[in-house]
Amino acid sequence: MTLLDLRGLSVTRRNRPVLHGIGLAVRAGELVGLIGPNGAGKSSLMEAALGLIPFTGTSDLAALDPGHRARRAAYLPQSREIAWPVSVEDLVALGRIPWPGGGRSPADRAAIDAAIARMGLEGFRRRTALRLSGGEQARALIARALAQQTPLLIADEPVAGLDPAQQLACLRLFRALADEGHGILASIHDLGLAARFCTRLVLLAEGRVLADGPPDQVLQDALMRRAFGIITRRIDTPDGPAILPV
Ligand SMILES: Nc1ncnc2c1ncn2[C@@H]1O[C@H](COP(=O)(O)OP(=O)(O)OP(=O)(O)O)[C@@H](O)[C@H]1O
Repeated sequence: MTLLDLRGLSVTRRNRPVLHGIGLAVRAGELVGLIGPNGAGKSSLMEAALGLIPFTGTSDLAALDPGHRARRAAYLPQSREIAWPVSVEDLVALGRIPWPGGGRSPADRAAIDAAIARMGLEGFRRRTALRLSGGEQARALIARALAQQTPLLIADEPVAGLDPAQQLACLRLFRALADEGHGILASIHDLGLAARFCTRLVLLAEGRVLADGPPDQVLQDALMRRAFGIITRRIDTPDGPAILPV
């Protein structure tokens, strides 16, 4: 089942074209890693797909009315802003706004508890979210997105600011969600983590899709040189490949 379908999607920001005719689909069961250099247009692509910024072309998600959209896709923005001094539990409960129940129905409680447990935040639930460390706040915001219980998750650099163990835990969780039938589009700068956990990679450079396919196919030397201007070394380990920029 296709959960996101972008066709000919173009974005102009401050009179400068930043995305050029992007075609991209995310299906149930896929963890799609969006990789590419700084400024390639990854965040713009996600924002346009969600209908948060103007674009030309089509996004089936952006075409939905806001209620349907919020029940189709949860979004973890790159900026980890928490506006009010709410508890972690109340922050996570905000993910239930699109659903009937107002955050207080048994289904809401179950979704909130499950999201808190999946992000290992049980010990933080009564803490004020603004007074957590940056990485703990990031995990609380991921939990908010999980509580939304949408088929699609769009996550902009979800592992930024997380320690190595939490990065692994987060991507393991995302892969488990994909294996359970969710579709996930996540931008990610760590090519090794992208190679290990993603079912598919989309390489974006200068606002265009340079490659879209299985990680091995996308992480080729020539494409890495072209997109990032780097040479990479691949080390195969029993836990999957490690990709080192050298
Ligand atoms: N609010 C904005 N107004 C004007 N231009 C913007 C805005 N946000 C981003 N841009 C420009 O759009 C281009 C794409 O930026 P975008 O944030 O989508 O890239 P990115 O691939 O997500 O980068 P990064 O890896 O650094 O997060 C960049 O040239 C950037 O300067």
